[in-house]
Amino acid sequence: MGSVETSSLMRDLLKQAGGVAVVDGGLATELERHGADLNDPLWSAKCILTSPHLIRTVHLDYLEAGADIIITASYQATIQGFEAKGFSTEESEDLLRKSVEIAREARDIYYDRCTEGASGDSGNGRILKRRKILVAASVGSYGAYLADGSEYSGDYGEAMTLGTLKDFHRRRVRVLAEAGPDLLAFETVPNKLEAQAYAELLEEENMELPAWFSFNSKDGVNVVSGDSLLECAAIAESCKNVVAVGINCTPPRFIHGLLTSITKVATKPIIVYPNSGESYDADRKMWVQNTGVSDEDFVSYVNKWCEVGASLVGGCCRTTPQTIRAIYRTLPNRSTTPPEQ
Ligand code: MET
Ligand SMILES: [Zn+2]
Repeated sequence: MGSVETSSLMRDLLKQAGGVAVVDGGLATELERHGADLNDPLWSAKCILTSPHLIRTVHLDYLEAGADIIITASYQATIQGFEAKGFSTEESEDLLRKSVEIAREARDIYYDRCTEGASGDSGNGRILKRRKILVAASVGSYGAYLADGSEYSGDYGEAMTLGTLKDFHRRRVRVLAEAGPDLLAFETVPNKLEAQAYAELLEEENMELPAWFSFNSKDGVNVVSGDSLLECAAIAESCKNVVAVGINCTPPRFIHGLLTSITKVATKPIIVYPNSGESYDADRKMWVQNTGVSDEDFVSYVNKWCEVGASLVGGCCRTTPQTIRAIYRTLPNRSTTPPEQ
């Protein structure tokens, strides 16, 4: 697949969606809401081992809420993390592949449901519209693997190098890519060094799979490490694999300003999937309830984000299928777009 085909993946998706495609919502926090205990260094990756059926259910819930893209449970799944739990390299790689398989299975089941059921918006609010659905293989940052909250500080210490980060991600990215996703989602990228590492890795490995780079911010100006968002977005913009660049896991109130700034350097489609705005207590490893915005408030921002250039919109931590359904419904073109056969 060359770069022409790479960009047509996104172009076709956006065209089908009537201009704005819907990304799914929080996966890990939704697994928790269903009772999964993620208090483990593997976090949501633990469910690949213990409850694949639950991951599949959550993917399906998001598809039925209108998501055009589902993101795999591999955010915190790394070969190093699984090995630390006693798995062999081969077993660890199988677990990575499994995250992609689960999402692909969910998509197949969804397509079956579209064929069996009435198409369109069935009475109970389930959206059963046959449409092109993409599986994005999540690649969480090195900080996410550390599971010490450093994906929200972006501080990997002075000793961290580009080479170390590339080596950390190299085999993982290759295994995920070969498991058959439609694209790679480099999510919650906390600093410039890691963005650079991903871009160089994709280039060095001659990877042909499309990817998106999505950064997070806690001040509404820079990425969480304090690095310039413009410099980070420029790295994404110049990487040939990258088909979308944007922001995730960031409070909704910061998004408008961040998007405006990304448009200064990005010509590629812009993706945004904020968290619920609740604050995270890193010491207690818990989200502080009711500190965020309601689904109604979240959704009231969506069309404004699109006006400033977002063309892929979804949710991150603590958003739910309900948030995604509300996003789908608020997009002017969705209810009228004929389903693609
Ligand atoms: C900390 S951001 C987590 C992103 C990941 N895709 C999830 O929803 O679980
Ligand atoms: Zn998140």
